[in-house]
Amino acid sequence: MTTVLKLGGSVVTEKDTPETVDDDALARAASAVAAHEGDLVLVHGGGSFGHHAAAERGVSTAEGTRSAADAVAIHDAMGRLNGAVLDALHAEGVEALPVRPLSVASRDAAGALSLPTGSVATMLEEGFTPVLHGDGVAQAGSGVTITSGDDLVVALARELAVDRVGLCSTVPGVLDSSGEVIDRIERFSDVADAVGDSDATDVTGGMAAKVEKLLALSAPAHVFGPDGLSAFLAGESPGTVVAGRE
Ligand SMILES: Nc1ncnc2c1ncn2[C@@H]1O[C@H](COP(=O)(O)OP(=O)(O)OP(=O)(O)O)[C@@H](O)[C@H]1O
Ligand SMILES: C=C(C)CCOP(=O)(O)O
Repeated sequence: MTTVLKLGGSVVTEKDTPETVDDDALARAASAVAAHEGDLVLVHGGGSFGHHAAAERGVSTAEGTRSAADAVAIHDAMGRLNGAVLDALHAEGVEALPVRPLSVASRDAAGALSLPTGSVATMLEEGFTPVLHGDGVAQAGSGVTITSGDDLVVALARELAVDRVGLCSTVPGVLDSSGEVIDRIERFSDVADAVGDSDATDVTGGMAAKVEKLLALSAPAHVFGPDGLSAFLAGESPGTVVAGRE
């Protein structure tokens, strides 16, 4: 049983204060991950590390940079957060290893992501927990643009034999226009009026972009908050199920 789990940057950082880890939230998430049995691929988002670094330099999913210094600055900010995530996982006894997209992933001119997954698959076979993160990635015709952790989740779910997909964000699920958690989403048009961008600095699009990407997956995906993380890892369905295409 292989699970792909994204820990939202909004969960593991203080998203409004540049380069600030939410140590307590990260430690709780690491402890929930440590209790999981089965193969797990982790992805984390940018939170107050990647999004601030990218926004300061005018780089987003649509606007690239041709400055190596800018791309490396964004990548380094994500490296600092990745280091904090790995430290928290190691403290809980999780044998976590970094997999850093800038060096291996690419996008074509239309934005389609290629992510070689040989290292991830072999790490899993050898008993490690790979930890990827949203990053700057070279894109044909645009220099380096931002690839969200959400896109990495989708690529991993397509390339590996993944049974479960989870996105842990700060919200308890996808909320309807009255603020209630929606149980199940089958079509984007069902929620188009309710979902929007992130409240915080975010160059990759918030909840609307997440729902659109997850609907394209063949497997169902779960969107939940930190209180739902242990339940998700135990095989339950907290928050919102975004139905796959089958
Ligand atoms: N209908 C909705 N339901 C839930 N959240 C919504 C909705 N519309 C907009 N949002 C926003 O989307 C945010 C979640 O997206 P965001 O990209 O910030 O999360 P994340 O993946 O946890 O963080 P990061 O992008 O840093 O990894 C919520 O915090 C909220 O501000
Ligand atoms: C901003 C950067 C570098 C990564 C964004 O990843 P996300 O938070 O998963 O959307």
